[in-house]
Amino acid sequence: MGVDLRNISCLFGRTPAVRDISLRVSNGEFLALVGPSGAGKTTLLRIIAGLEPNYTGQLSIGARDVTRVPARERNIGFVFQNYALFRHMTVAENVAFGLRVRPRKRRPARAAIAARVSELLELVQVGPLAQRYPTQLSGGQRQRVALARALATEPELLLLDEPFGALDPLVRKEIRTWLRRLHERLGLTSILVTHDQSEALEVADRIAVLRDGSLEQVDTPDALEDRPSSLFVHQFLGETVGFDASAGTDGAILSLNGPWNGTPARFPEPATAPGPGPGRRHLSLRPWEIGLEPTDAQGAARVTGMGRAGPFLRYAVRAPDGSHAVEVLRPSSLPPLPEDGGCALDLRLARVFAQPGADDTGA
Ligand SMILES: Nc1ncnc2c1ncn2[C@@H]1O[C@H](COP(=O)(O)OP(=O)(O)OP(=O)(O)O)[C@@H](O)[C@H]1O
Repeated sequence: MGVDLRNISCLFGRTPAVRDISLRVSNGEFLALVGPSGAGKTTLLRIIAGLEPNYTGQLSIGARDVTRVPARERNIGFVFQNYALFRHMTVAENVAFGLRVRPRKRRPARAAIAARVSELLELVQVGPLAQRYPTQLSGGQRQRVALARALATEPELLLLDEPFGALDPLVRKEIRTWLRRLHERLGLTSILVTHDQSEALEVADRIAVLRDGSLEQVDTPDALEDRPSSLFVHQFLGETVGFDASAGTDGAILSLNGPWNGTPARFPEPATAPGPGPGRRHLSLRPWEIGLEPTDAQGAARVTGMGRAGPFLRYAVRAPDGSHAVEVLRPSSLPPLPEDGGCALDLRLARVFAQPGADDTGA
């Protein structure tokens, strides 16, 4: 089922936790909600779940307006990081719980519940563990059981709040790939809150970036990477290297400013600049997007250190006046640059932003 949020706001006392968010999640879509701590991700998820009554705006799930519909009537499955399983119940009893507590009229027969439970346990690959208690499971197994429990009532929408936060990185990577496949197989609509940008980029169809309760940008992972709407989004989604620069009247970048002033460099085409006209700009790149070209030119940057970083060589590159250095990753298949040699910067892949103000310096 799709979800339609219209002008959703939520105040805690005088503090706005969510500010006027409008967003459509399509049927079958996997959306990730990301943003710094306190950005409003959990509050927004709780609003959709019906666990946060104190909000304004309109919320529909499928064709139904659920703005004032209580949580238990929204037919949503939740998995939270700390949504512990019932310790005194076996795995099978935990998964059956949501069906057993239904009013008699809507409760399936005992045999039907048992069949559904074993089907779900197979689905999440913990079939042989049905008679164990939660304390006898690993963290990854517990989260799979939590997911089976959330799916037992055949929800139209699956909400996940940091479901893998407590798992170690390897298990986490495996379980998220598995979750994505499950999402597709069951034709679910899923919304995932995560602190882990790489998790969001890997599993989600689209990512909504929240900042101070507002929606900063919502887009596909590729579009967010290629065309971030702000420096904040670019910095939030990965490591960046930044340079201040000046643009001429046609918007073309003319030179670097500050300690890098005078460094020979190549710049992006004016088309990528934010609007025509002269002014101060900020160029932002991933460390592996910066090209380094050896040069004897006056005022060039200098390579001052080198080390291995996986398939890359990591170079420390110092500004001509020696006051600033940046780290650049270069494929180790390219000929190595001489230490203490001069180099020109190829910055053609930079995203170009208006110079950040005091409140826009990023993640
Ligand atoms: N019950 C509450 N009472 C008062 N303030 C709250 C309450 N719940 C959340 N807040 C505040 O609302 C804002 C958003 O919180 P929320 O938990 O939604 O952020 P988040 O993006 O999920 O953060 P995190 O990544 O740290 O979990 C924060 O400033 C938080 O302190």
